[in-house]
Amino acid sequence: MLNTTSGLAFEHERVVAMQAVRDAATLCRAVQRGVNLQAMDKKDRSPVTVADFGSQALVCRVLEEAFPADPVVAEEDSGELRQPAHAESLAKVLRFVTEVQAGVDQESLLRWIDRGGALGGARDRFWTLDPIDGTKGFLRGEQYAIALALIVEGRIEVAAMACPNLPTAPENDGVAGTGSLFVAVRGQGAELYPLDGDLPATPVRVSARDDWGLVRFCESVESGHSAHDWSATVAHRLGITAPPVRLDSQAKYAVVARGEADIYLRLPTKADYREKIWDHASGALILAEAGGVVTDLDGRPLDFARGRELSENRGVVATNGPLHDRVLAALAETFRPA
Ligand SMILES: Nc1ncnc2c1ncn2[C@@H]1O[C@H](COP(=O)(O)OS(=O)(=O)O)[C@@H](OP(=O)(O)O)[C@H]1O
Ligand SMILES: [Mg+2]
Ligand SMILES: [Mg+2]
Ligand SMILES: [Mg+2]
Repeated sequence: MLNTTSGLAFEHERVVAMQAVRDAATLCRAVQRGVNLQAMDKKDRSPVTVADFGSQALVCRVLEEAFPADPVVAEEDSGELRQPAHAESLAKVLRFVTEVQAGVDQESLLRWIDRGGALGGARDRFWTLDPIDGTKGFLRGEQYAIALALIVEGRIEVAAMACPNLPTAPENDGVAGTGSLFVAVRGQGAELYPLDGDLPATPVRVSARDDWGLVRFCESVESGHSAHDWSATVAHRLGITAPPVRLDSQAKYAVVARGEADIYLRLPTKADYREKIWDHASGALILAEAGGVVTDLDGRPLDFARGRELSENRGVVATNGPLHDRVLAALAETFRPA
């Protein structure tokens, strides 16, 4: 996988992944600006929008062109969009995709979306994609991410994550066009590019914070995705006094990776819920390459070789590193899941 020009492993994959999530971010922003946002409900009653479908189509298109043999494990499929009742939504997806990629026809669009139906597992190599992670955040106009990762024999090797509403620096908060693009390759560190323009990257590094009175932790906005009452109990036990920072999507991994927060807790609200690989792969490599540590609640590494879900793990604990073992110990002492 060595690139003969730069000598860096997975260089072509890194560049392609960045282009793919940038295209998708362009579409997501256009949807957010251009339409009265409405969600469709999926079979599990979770929301999906024209931007989720359009983003998945564009990323799968770029991957198909660059790596036609690589399977993709992605969140969405075209089933609902093909229903006559959703013809209007399909037309909208096609319109937004065409704004980024001219000359697309409906059949290609649906085929690209369905390239995401691979099963994953321990096989050689595949990509995993969340076309919009934090759809509820996207609908609220808050944080969301386009999260893409390459997994080879169960190991995450490359990650690219666009966070269109996350400023590259806190002083840009609320300023339009200041989104972030996080990129990591295993063994090469994590970097942050401005999502817009072609400015150079800056290195991403976790905090060294280990004073519990100063520690900040983050968690989901949605209490159905992570148990807020339990995280408050654990935080209290650890001596954390700052209230939790609640933000949507894998942007949580990114804010820990760049030292803005020190802990990300995801505590199961249902005993039988299994995390999806696309909700974690990209963020987990970015944090690990920034010097952080990611495990499940029991201290086990996340196992990305089990298929579409992290079937051998429960919950997620992600930290800057120095805090990790104490957080796991506090969870072991207090957390009694539903
Ligand atoms: N019960 C339950 N437990 C844990 N996680 C769940 C659950 N249900 C859904 N999901 C997944 O949560 C993803 C959204 O991530 P976050 O919770 O971090 O963001 S948010 O606060 O909900 O916006 C969300 O990803 P997207 O669908 O891509 O938005 C879901 O895959
Ligand atoms: Mg979803
Ligand atoms: Mg998701
Ligand atoms: Mg999603």
